[in-house]
Amino acid sequence: MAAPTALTVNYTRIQTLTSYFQHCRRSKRWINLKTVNRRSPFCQSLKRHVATVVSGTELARQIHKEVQSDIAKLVAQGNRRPHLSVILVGDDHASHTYVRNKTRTASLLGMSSSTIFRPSSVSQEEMLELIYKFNKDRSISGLLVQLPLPAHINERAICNAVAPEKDVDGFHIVNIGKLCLDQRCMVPATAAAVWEIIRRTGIETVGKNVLVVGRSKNVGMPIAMLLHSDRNHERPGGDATVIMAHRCTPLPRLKELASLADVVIAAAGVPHLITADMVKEGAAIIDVGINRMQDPVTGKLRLVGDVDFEAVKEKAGFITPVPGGVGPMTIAMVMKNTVTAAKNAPTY
Ligand SMILES: Nc1nc(=O)c2c([nH]1)NC[C@@H]1CN(c3ccc(C(=O)N[C@@H](CCC(=O)O)C(=O)O)cc3)C=[N+]21
Ligand SMILES: [Mg+2]
Repeated sequence: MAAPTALTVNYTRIQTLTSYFQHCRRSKRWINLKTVNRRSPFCQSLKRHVATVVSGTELARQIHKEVQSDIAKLVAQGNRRPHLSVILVGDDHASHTYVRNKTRTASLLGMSSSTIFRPSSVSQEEMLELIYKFNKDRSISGLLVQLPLPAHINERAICNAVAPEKDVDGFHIVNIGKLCLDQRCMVPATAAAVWEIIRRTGIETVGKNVLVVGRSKNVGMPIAMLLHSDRNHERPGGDATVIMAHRCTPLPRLKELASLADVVIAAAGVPHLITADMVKEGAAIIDVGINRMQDPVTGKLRLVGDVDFEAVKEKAGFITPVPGGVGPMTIAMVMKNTVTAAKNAPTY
């Protein structure tokens, strides 16, 4: 039988000396940190319980209330009611679901909205003309073109056609540039959603290790941009040590990086990529993945994230579910961006 192992400090629960003293005071026992037997009752009591499941639906409700009262105030002051216009191309089922979610939420919050449908055969020229018309229309506060677009349309050209001050997606090159320079801008909704989940849950980022898995321009990149940047800049950042992993990161390396991370943001679009063996005990796990998979038992399509939720929940400190995590918060942040656009709109 192996000799009792000397344990310095179990950092999963006891993260600071202060919390060690608090623990000792509560449990009315003091221990020599250098000589604890791993099998002692004290160590048993250090075992973590399952993660706090962070409800994006609940947090979104909070933001809805704030946005709703902002809208009511704007209108009471005699301003135009904020209006969100969405351009939806083609008949992708998921895109239709997301757009319906956005317009339904808009009306719940007292915002008006409209969706312009075009077939996937629409020309880029027609798209651009629509956008120019909406840019000039003073009754429209926010305008977004649902992505992805058909292959014959240049997405970059479309995103750059939207007036930056109406660009509630934050996809215009000027808004992306400002984001990268830590200037105030329209922050892409998914990145803003992750930021708000972290802030409102009280997850610390300053000096922490954050691993962003996925480097898409609309999701991974802006999330990494927010979290690594300086908290004292015009657009405050998270002051974290951010590492980005992507499809070229070897799996053993991903595991190594994840085991060091205090916060993991999974945005790779790979079901169950993040498994329990990878994550550090007590880490915060934010699942941005939305993968539609056929349930082997019922045969129905089921929404799953990039995280093996059931297993990782047993080890993490915080975890967001899919559905009901980042998704509803993304919608809430589009609403918030639209009200911001309405507030900044000229009043003439
Ligand atoms: N121009 C543009 N802006 C976007 O913001 C944008 C986009 N294009 N293209 C696609 C992605 C994805 N996205 C989501 C929004 C809501 C949910 C959402 O509501 N999810 C629910 C489940 C919804 C369901 O059942 O499918 C949830 O996670 O609980 C998910 C994903 C916005 N996007
Ligand atoms: Mg979700």
